[in-house]
Amino acid sequence: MVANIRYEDIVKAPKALLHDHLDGGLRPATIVELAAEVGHQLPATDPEELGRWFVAAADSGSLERYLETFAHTVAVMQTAPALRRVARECALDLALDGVVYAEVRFAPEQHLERDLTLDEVVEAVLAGFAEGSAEAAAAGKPIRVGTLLTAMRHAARSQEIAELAVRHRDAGVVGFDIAGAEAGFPPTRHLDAFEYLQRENFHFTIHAGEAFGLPSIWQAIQWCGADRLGHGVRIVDDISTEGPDPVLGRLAAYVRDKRIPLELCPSSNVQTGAAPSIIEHPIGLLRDLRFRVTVNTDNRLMSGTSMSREMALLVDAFDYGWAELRWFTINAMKSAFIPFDERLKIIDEVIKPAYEPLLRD
Ligand SMILES: O=c1[nH]cnc2c1ncn2[C@H]1C[C@H](O)[C@@H](CO)O1
Ligand SMILES: [Zn+2]
Repeated sequence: MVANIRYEDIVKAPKALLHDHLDGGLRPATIVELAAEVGHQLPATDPEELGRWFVAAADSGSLERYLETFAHTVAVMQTAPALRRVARECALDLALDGVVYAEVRFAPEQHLERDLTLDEVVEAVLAGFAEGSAEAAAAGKPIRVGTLLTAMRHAARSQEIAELAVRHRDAGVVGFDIAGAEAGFPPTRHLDAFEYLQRENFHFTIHAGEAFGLPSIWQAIQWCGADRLGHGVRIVDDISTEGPDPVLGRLAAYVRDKRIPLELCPSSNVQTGAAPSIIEHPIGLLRDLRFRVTVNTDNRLMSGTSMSREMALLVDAFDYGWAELRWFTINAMKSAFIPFDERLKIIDEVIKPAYEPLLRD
């Protein structure tokens, strides 16, 4: 699969992940078990077949249809034990893939179909991440997992979710996000929540510039004050490549000048139609222009992917080597929502020492 780098070495190398959805990363076998417990009807009950179903169903070229597949994961995440289980497995799966730092997001408002309160939902997930991280560390694969709470952009609970995030900030919630269908639901609908978070000195990212273009990115940054862009891939619409050198428009220049991190998710973008293929993905141009590019999984289940696989796809498509993989990893770590000294410690004590021998080879 990979020309100049072995896949198992990518798995071993430390990686940092900023954009991964908890409800987009369940193990198919877990979905089958949990669905049987609650009587939820699945499109397939054989785990392998179910895994293939998710990838195929999400492969539609439309974000709206991609999002429909989440009905089957959200349906089995409605009790504290189920939430705890999927969070534990998420931490373990990421750690086994060599991810040393991850920010995992989910929307608490989607897990209230039974009798849980918003706070109970968050507590169950945090307990699962703590459990999975402890097990991973014991197995020699330490990982730090930070939680982001997402509000759904078509709904009207963002202020409540923002307050929920701040309430749990000292227990592992490190940021806030909005997600869901982008077209027709601009981020400015949630301005109150973003202004509240700013007054609380809290961090947030916004899904913007995925299914909808520059106006969404502009609002996310200049109206809402987003620290990072979830995807943000459409920023290329503000870069002209017609002449001998690329020319940046004012918004693209602002994003680059301010070092605003782009949480790029290559496979997910191909599935939703935001990019035509991996090889044509704007990540190549954005990296060449030295935007603050990070590589992410988005939804491991729907894309049949992992952090190592996303890196390997880029190695293949763009002929990247360890220097680029290290750059993506350090970019992500610099852009994390945990405190500066903790970010630096992971860069200096985990990432740099591990990449040093790889760069020498
Ligand atoms: O790539 C995405 N764009 C917009 N919304 C998304 C994406 N991936 C997942 N979501 C939605 C579906 C999930 O149920 C929700 C919370 O994780 O976030
Ligand atoms: Zn996403």
